[in-house]
Amino acid sequence: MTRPEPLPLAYQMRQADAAAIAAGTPGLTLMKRAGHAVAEAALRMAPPGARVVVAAGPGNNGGDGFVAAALLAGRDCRVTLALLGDRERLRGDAALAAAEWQGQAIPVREAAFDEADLIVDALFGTGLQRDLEGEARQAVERMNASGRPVLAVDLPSGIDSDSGAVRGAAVLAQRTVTFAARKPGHLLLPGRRFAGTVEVADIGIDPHARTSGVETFANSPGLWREALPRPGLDSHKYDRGHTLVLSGGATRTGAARLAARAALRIGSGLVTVASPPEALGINAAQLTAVMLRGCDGPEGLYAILKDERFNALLLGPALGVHAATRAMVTVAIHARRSLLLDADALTSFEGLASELHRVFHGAPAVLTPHEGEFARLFKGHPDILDPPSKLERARRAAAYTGAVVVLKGMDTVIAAPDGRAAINENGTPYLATAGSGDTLGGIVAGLMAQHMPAFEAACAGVFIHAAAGAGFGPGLIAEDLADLIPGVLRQLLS
Ligand SMILES: Nc1ncnc2c1ncn2[C@@H]1O[C@H](COP(=O)(O)OP(=O)(O)O)[C@@H](O)[C@H]1O
Ligand SMILES: [K+]
Repeated sequence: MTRPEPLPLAYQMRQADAAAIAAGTPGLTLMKRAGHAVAEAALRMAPPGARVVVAAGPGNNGGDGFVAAALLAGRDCRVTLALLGDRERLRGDAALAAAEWQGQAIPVREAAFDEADLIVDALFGTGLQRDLEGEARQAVERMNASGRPVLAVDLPSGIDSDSGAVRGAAVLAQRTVTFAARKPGHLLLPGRRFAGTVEVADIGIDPHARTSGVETFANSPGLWREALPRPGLDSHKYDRGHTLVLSGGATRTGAARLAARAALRIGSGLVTVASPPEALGINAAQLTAVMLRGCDGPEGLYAILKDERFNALLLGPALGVHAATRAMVTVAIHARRSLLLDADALTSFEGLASELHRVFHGAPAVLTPHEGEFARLFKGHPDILDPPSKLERARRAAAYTGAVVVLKGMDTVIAAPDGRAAINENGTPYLATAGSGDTLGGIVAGLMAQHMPAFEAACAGVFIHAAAGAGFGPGLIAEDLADLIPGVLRQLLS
């Protein structure tokens, strides 16, 4: 069984590093292992004899660079060590590593990056503190302008380890060798794009060995596979849940049907579309296994929910942005069922997020905004909207509302109110197509109907949706997605 993959924040990485040192491995030993992994990766990119320029910074990232430079020189590479800052000012393990480099260290501004077969970027790693400027920034810009292949040490210099943000400028690398574990900045945009292919080297640090802080994970099946619903031999369809999807008016019914079909495909035992009276005809003409009920506004929804068997609700796609949608959301919240709010259900609360403050605590709820919906919903809440990290924004929104927040995009972040968060990475730009989000909502609601906990359902739903889209590729339309679910499920459940 694959285990969840933790993505430590920079301060957690320092804790894990300190724990390894306290347990008896000297810091210099960790640095030598790191430099060794870098040298091995460099030799796979540029064979012995190659001209390698190692750009080393003033901290331990630079220390890794010195170790790699010495090893590469010993493997017949023609190595130039280009240092940012003064050699005499290196401290601690970095100073010890530099002492083992016999050659000279030229100032980084004199490095001939254009003439390198390979550039090793060891300027900054997890210790980056502020935007790059001056000589550091010029070095990064010259590396990028050279067009030569770059191997980044730990992180592309200029990428923030926790957020993936570019701090002023960042190195565009082909490959990155990181240590002990990937970091959020390797998965979040734009960091993911700058890092290229990421390789994790085990240097004897246990990424779990840390003492505090919330957990961040890569959204891989190890995180939720055990919680995926599997029907038992004697399962009744009602054991597998009954999902209710609210439909929009006569000209806005497709979104609900897309979601409903996805809920059925993911295994919800029954799925019903609740339709305004004027849209019953058009919905009836296009539904078969999915059932249909008339539902006239908030009162209609209240009446339907007297039937306790509807255990998961999906509100939002094409419902319309108005007070009636808000009223339906309120009815749904009070009904205490598993609840998924998307699209118009979120936009109807534009600037009114305070009405959703902590309302979901204690009941499973998932909000699935894209960035635009997120900005509208939390208008007037700079504490939630302003952090540059998508991870942090999703976390704060989840803590504020008490719901699991799925902040969508290429690097979808799923955050739970208790602080757990996952970053998705198996998507495809072909998912950026009308109705794709409606399908995602149906998948997650359908998983919750089958009693999967909200955070796991959201993580699994995002992964399955992305795998379905990525498996299809060019030409994907939202109508395809639901029917691609069984293939993905088959693999996950085998
Ligand atoms: N470039 C991309 N790469 C991967 N996934 C993407 C990309 N753009 C959008 N998606 C995914 O496609 C879905 C689109 O949802 P949404 O924006 O709500 O669209 P719609 O409202 O048309 O259904 C989301 O799951 C989102 O994460
Ligand atoms: K680096």
